[in-house]
Formats: sequence, C-alpha cells, structure tokens
Amino acid sequence: MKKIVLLRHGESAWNKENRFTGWTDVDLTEKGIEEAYKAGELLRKEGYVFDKAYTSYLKRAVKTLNCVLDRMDQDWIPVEKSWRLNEKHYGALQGLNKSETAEKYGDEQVLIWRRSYDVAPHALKEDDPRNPRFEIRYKDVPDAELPRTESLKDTVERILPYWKDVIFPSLETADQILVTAHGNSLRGIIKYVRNIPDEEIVHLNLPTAVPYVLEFDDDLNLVKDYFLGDPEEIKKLMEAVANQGKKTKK
Ligand SMILES: O=C(O)[C@@H](CO)OP(=O)(O)O
Repeated sequence: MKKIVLLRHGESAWNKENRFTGWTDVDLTEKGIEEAYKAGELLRKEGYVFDKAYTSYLKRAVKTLNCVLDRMDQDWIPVEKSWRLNEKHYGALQGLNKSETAEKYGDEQVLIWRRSYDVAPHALKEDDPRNPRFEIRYKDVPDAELPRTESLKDTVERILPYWKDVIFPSLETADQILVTAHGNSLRGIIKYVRNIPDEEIVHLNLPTAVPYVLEFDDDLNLVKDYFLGDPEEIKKLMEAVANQGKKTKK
C-alpha cells in the first residue's frame, strides 16, 4: 500500500492571535513546535518511513516538517519546497483578527471568505507592501501567477500542476511521502483527491499538526483516507478551527 501523509503545520503566532495569515510568513509558537514533535512521535510509532517530503515556502510549514523529521530520525530524506504549496492567499484580510472581522461583516460573510470554494477576499493593491511581487523568495515566479488574493478554487488551480506533475508521480518510485503545508492548501488537495463537491468543502476544517493519511493501491487509486489519532479529540479540534471565524471567539 502506498501512502501520502498530509500534515498541516503546528500552531502559528497568528493562529494564536486568531488573525488571517495566508502568505504572511509567521513563525510557530512554542505550542506549535510541541504539536509538530508530537506528530513526528505518532508517525514514528506507526512505523512510517518516508522516501521524500514536500513543503511550502512558508516557515510554519518548513519548521513543522523539520520537527517531524527530527523526531522520526529521518532528517536526511530529500525535501522539496514549492511556493505552490503555500496557504490560500487571504488578500486584504491578511493581518486582521477573524472575530473582529466577523463583528464587522457578520459570521456568514466570514464563513464565505474562509470556507467557500469560489469567493475570494478583496485583493491587495499593487503597491501594498504585502504584495508577493515585492518578495525575493518569489522572484522566479511569473508575476501573472503571483496572487493578490485567492478563493480556494484559485488555490487548487495553482497547486494542481505541482500535485499532478511532481508529488503524485513520485509515488511510482516511492512508497511513503509526506506533504507538510497549510489548512486551505491541504483542503484543496483533499477536495481534488476525494472529489468533494464545491458546496461540501465548506465543512472541512483541518486541525494543526494532525496527520491525514491517503492510501493508494498499486494502480495508484485512492482506497482509504483518515486522520491519525483519537477521533473524539480530532472532532473537537476541527470544531475549534471552524469557530475561529465567529464573533464570539476572542
Ligand atoms: O489564516 C489563515 O491563513 C488560515 C489558516 O490558519 O485560516 P483559516 O482557517 O481562517 O482559513
């Protein structure tokens, strides 16, 4: 059985402050580092031996991967980073507190911005210092491909070439692959792989640092997918993520 493990990064500074993050390069908190080590411990106990890992250009994902591999004593495996695995770009919402945004625009609107498939938040202006075109790390990405905001649909469209051409074909020679990325970039991958309808993807909330396993048969058909860990605890964590966009959450 071939496996791809998807892992959202551990808690970041802006997860803790409940701010829209997107492409902002915030670090892990102490708790986030602990969560990442815990995920590594779980994967080690379950006997995972990864052939290769993929991650984004954002340090919360990169550092989570490093903690996981450290705990598994698999620091040596090849790692490839791609901007295409970055979080959904949250446009002008980046930096704003999610509950305060819900106070201002309502829970419904925030849910649409956070979880709908094809609605994007307002775009960053061309001269906004947060515009990715000013960042050296994206210097090799054609400007037309650099987002100023994204819907999940846009995110899926920029991830898919990388998934189809690089990550998925690597299963032909590898048995176990780890992808460490972000809540929405991974929702996009799961939506594609499981063929989840647009209106149902609203309900999927990925908790931080809980491994999600995709199992494939020898013909690379998906046969099983599941979270690793205690289902009751994971359910609570998923609900907590959903509630981050509500007025009552401070
Ligand atoms: O702010 C973000 O970039 C994401 C992930 O933390 O948040 P949300 O869960 O609101 O999509």
